[in-house]
Amino acid sequence: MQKIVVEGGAVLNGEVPISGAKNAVLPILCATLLADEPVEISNVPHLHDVVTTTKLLAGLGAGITIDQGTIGKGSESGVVVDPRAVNSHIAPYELVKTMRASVLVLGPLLAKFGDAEVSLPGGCAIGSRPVDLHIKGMQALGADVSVDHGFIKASVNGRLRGGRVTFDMVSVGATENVLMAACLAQGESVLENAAMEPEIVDLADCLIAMGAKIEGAGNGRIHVQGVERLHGARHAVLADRIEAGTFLVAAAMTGGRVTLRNAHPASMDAVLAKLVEAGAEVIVGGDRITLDMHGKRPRAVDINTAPHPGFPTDMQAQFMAMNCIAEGAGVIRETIFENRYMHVQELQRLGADIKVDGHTAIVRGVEQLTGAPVMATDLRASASLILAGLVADGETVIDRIYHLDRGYENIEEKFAGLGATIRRID
Ligand SMILES: CC(=O)N[C@H]1[C@@H](OP(=O)(O)OP(=O)(O)OC[C@H]2O[C@@H](n3ccc(=O)[nH]c3=O)[C@H](O)[C@@H]2O)O[C@H](CO)[C@@H](O)[C@@H]1O
Ligand SMILES: C=C(OP(=O)(O)O)C(=O)O
Repeated sequence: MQKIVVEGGAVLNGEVPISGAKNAVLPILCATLLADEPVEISNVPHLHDVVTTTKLLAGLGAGITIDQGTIGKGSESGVVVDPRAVNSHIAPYELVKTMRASVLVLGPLLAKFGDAEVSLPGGCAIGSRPVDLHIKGMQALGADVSVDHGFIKASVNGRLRGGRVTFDMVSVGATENVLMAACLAQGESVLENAAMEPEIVDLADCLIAMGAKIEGAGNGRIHVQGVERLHGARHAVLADRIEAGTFLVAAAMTGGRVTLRNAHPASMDAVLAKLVEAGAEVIVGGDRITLDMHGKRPRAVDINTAPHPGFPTDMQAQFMAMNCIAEGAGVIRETIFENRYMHVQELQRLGADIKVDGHTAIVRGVEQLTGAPVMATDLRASASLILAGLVADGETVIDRIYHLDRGYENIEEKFAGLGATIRRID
């Protein structure tokens, strides 16, 4: 199994390109199923989750063309999905279990073909993550849905019909699934208490380019006027705000100066504000963000995770790593996932002072962490261990890094380009 080895002590300096967002490209790839023609997606990050999604689409019968020459090398990386030959409506357990976002084929398959069978994704390290809101949403659009032998089985006689869907709680995935389904439903749908994440806006932009009639994406209420068919389109995926935030935290922790290219600062207000609170100078211009720490140690910050525009849960572990070496103490409250403190034990192996009480973690900064062997437990936990390793004394060896490859493109090359001593070993 591969591991990442980080030698602490380097001050990060330089420029790093930001890739397309995992959480935007996955729903967009699923949305291509709704079209009657090929859809061309660019700025596709080279991630394990993207490979899984293309396998899933290919298994349904879609034609997939990957621009092998350029994928992973920046804005020219592309995937074309041709949904015309789709002949299976079943998303099997073998793929869904490795990537929860697979459940996002439910809405498109149901709306386009009238039936879908999608394996239940099951829980994962960060929480139980049920899909009841996805199911209720499909039912509100007129689908018959049952859960049988671990599969969600959904069908509709003819087309889905538009309806009012009020989500009990804010869910990114349920909003995306229902939004996609509503695009081909008969009549108008209104999604209330919808998630407002930038990735929802990016998905809506892609659907609109395919001919969908959507208003209000990015707000809590989204209106969709269903259309009979969607056509082919071209869409460039939004920049990854979580990858961007991870590099900025790395710069802050090491006292360095890092400039992000191809970033999307407008989607990062909560994270940028916390970095300024931690003592960083943050300069934003166009698609570039520069963070300069001027060699200082960061100050600890308090964090409450919340749906967008609140502080993203996907940045919680990285800010915890920063608080571990910051001046003072910070209180972190994780409100989205019930078990998203798996990184705490591993950070403690490096000498971090963290006390967890339920959903709250109190982190007291220490002068120096010490390198140690640690284990990645989920995607962002893995990132937090790299960050801690960058400032620890000596070598940190991170095991189970397959989590990292789900969501970060060329992470060790990008960190090495900023001056980090980091390598992948078998
Ligand atoms: C691929 C993708 O975009 N993943 C992101 C997405 O995950 P995902 O879409 O799975 O997250 P949700 O927004 O749906 O989950 C938020 C909360 O709602 C709960 N819930 C959700 C659906 C449901 O039917 N019932 C229910 O109770 C979840 O268990 C969780 O506690 O948003 C999360 C919250 O910003 C991010 O951490 C993930 O990176
Ligand atoms: C939790 C995450 O992703 P997913 O929903 O794909 O598991 C994440 O990106 O941090």
